[in-house]
Amino acid sequence: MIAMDFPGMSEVKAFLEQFDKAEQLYLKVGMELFYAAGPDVIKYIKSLGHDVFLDLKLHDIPNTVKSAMRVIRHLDVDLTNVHAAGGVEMMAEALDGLAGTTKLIAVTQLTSTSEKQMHDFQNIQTSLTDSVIHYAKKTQEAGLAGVVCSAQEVEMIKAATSKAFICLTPGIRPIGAAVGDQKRVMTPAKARAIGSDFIVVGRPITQAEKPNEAYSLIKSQWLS
Ligand SMILES: O=c1ccn([C@@H]2O[C@H](COP(=O)(O)O)[C@@H](O)[C@H]2O)c(=O)[nH]1
Repeated sequence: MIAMDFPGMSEVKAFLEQFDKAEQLYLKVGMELFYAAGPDVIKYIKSLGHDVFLDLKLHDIPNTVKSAMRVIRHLDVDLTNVHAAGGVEMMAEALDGLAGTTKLIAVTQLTSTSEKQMHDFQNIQTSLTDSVIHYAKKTQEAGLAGVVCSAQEVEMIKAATSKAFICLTPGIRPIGAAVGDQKRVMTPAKARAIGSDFIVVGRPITQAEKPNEAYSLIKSQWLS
């Protein structure tokens, strides 16, 4: 998946024009783009035949999240998410709001979080891996299809849940790429070998001189 972290529709159009029209993409629309361009950007991307992961990471009281999901279910997205930290009731209500129209997954610990940050800021005094596995099990209990996690945790999550439980992994960096704010990273090839179901790549593609070439290279590393 390509993280479409752009400020508006015109940047999306300019970016997608660089790709072969026949290439079907899986595009992640996050907060920046959705707050700027709204449902129109989803309609546009879907009109080109691409798949959409709407990455809004909802986290609120169960009733509010359910109501938001009732709106999202009409957007024709293929996948969306909440924060597992919102709780099992919130996740179950989110699922209910989607009424089976869209796959739902939950964020465990953001890939920009280190174990030290988790200890100091969230005051969770387990290992980061234990925290991620805890959230993954709670997500499964709530009936969701999988989690957002680092590729570093995929094997342990699948062992604790099931092989079919989706592990979608941002924090992917080809060898030599700038890590930026990501803390728990992995290369595309290693993420595939370890069992990630989807990798999400943003800046290494969107900020590349030739994004379509960067995408093709990462895709070939993922498929190798
Ligand atoms: O734990 C998470 C959850 C979501 N993301 C999102 O993925 C992309 C990653 O972009 P890069 O430029 O490849 O770092 C971005 O949209 C995040 O919001 C994440 O990184 N980690």
